[in-house]
Amino acid sequence: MEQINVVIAGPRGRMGKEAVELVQNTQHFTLIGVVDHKGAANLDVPVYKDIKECFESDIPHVLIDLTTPEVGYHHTKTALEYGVRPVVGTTGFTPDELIELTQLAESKKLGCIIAPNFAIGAVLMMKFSQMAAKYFGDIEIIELHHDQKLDAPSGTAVKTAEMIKEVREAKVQGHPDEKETLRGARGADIDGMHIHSVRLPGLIAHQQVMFGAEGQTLTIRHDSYNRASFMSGVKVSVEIVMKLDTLVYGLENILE
Ligand SMILES: NC(=O)C1=CN([C@@H]2O[C@H](COP(=O)(O)OP(=O)(O)OC[C@H]3O[C@@H](n4cnc5c(N)ncnc54)[C@H](OP(=O)(O)O)[C@@H]3O)[C@@H](O)[C@H]2O)C=CC1
Ligand SMILES: O=C(O)C1=N[C@H](C(=O)O)C[C@H](O)C1
Repeated sequence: MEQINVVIAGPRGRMGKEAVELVQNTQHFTLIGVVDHKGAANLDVPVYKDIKECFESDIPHVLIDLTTPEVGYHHTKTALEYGVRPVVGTTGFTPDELIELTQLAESKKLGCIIAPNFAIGAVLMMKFSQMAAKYFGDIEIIELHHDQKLDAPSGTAVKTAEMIKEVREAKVQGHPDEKETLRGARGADIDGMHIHSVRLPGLIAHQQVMFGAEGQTLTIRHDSYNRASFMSGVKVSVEIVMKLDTLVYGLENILE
């Protein structure tokens, strides 16, 4: 199996720590450095404070980014400019940023994977929700996360709504005269679907998609109870990104 050299951005974070462990424990992956803006990572590899400083010194095959929305976008763009394939778990990119990165990957003929959720169960939850949406047009997405999460709604919730939008006829849900007497009571709105974000200590990452029709409801739910649940998706993404020459947004597009 080919050896894949990896740099991880955000190695002290909740996800970054798991990713460091994954890369260090995978025989055909080699961790050649980390990007930590505070230079505080305590690891046996070079610690770079800046992504360009890293790429000027050593060019990995793959950058794994698990940082924050603005930083993740900057890192992904810089990686592509340096000929490095990004595997991005960071959520909160804008639609314009995704379009720009897609075009950049295309022009550089480089693989790039941006996955709002690396957990296989979450990918299935999104796919099953897309299937159900053909039959149930009234949908509420409830995502529940730990209270340190920066972006709301979650990347998974946005992706779920986008996948549902591909198959569901646009419709405004609820009563046509419905009014919020308290702002935000009905959550965010994507194409008439509502998204509700719950943040509580004790939670990790959870989502339920509720469908309603005359006399019945259907609920599809996924729960991540730890961050190891995301790592098999990170591993397969690092392997697959080496074979791609375009940007793929969402693991459902590469899993068979
Ligand atoms: N795709 C998926 O399956 C999953 C995606 N996520 C996403 O991954 C991202 C990270 O989540 P999580 O690990 O929980 O968050 P954390 O806050 O625990 O980790 C983010 C890390 O990035 C670091 N960081 C910030 N700026 C920089 C920078 N310029 N260079 C290098 N490192 C930087 C932070 O350091 P400091 O705090 O010192 O500033 C922190 O250690 C989020 O966007 C989250 O939504 C999370 C789980 C699963
Ligand atoms: O911040 C998190 O924790 C998570 N973020 C991702 C998202 O925004 O969907 C994936 C997962 O839900 C955990």
